[in-house]
Amino acid sequence: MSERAPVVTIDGPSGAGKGTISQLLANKLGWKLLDSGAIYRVLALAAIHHDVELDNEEAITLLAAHLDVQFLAGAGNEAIKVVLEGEDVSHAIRTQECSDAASRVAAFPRVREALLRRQRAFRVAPGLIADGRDMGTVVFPHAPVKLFLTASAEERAQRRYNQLQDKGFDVNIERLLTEIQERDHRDMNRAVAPLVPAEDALVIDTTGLGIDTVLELALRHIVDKLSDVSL
Ligand SMILES: Nc1ncnc2c1ncn2[C@@H]1O[C@H](COP(=O)(O)OP(=O)(O)O)[C@@H](O)[C@H]1O
Ligand SMILES: Nc1ccn([C@@H]2O[C@H](COP(=O)(O)OP(=O)(O)O)[C@@H](O)[C@H]2O)c(=O)n1
Repeated sequence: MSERAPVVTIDGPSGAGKGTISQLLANKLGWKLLDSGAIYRVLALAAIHHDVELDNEEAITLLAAHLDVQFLAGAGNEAIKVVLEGEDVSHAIRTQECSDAASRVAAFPRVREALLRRQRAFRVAPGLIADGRDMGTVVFPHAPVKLFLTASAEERAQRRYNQLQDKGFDVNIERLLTEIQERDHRDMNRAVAPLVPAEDALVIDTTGLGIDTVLELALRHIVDKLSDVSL
């Protein structure tokens, strides 16, 4: 049953709007949500907490295999709570340090392999919205609907700046832009599961598009592809 649950994959670079659109789609369709980036972020945080060197692939892979993380659904539209070893780390995983560390540990092939099953287990009826970098290419290559969101690096940095400021983080726009560009470069050029649109993905450049417009385009594509989804 769960093997047949439909998956909509949403990949793309940082700040493209994946998380926002994924959450809205999951709410609208009543489907489960996988924030795969949060798994890499939690892994990076666990490494920092346990003093594991971020360049030690073997130790990070071991940590990945035993990662004690829970994603607790909030009530109604409340955000999902991320719990690492019993501690609520929803806020802590969003720092710039953690974003950078996440993309470093995510470059290790064995780490990615160790996290595959955990991600695929999110596929349950009535359906899954999977947000990440390799959802449509590696984790769910047979997903019936694939989207790839992107936007100019400048616009993505500005969005992230506004978002982090709203959350009370002390941020610098130039540093943010540099970090986003470095992370894009690392994510796009790694040997395994690089950030690239799946061949059968609909690519949406969201530069200058509002969230409502992107949501509308995404929904239209889903309805076109899945005959049993109507809105
Ligand atoms: N199309 C858009 N136009 C303007 N702001 C957007 C758009 N999409 C997302 N945002 C905002 O940009 C920030 C980053 O979006 P997010 O969904 O977290 O991106 P991603 O998951 O791709 O990194 C959020 O504050 C979100 O509200
Ligand atoms: N499926 C995924 C998701 C994230 N990641 C890595 O995890 C990092 C953080 O992902 P994220 O989706 O939380 O990042 P943002 O788009 O929110 O900035 C990315 O820069 C990637 O290096 C990945 O390699 N594969």
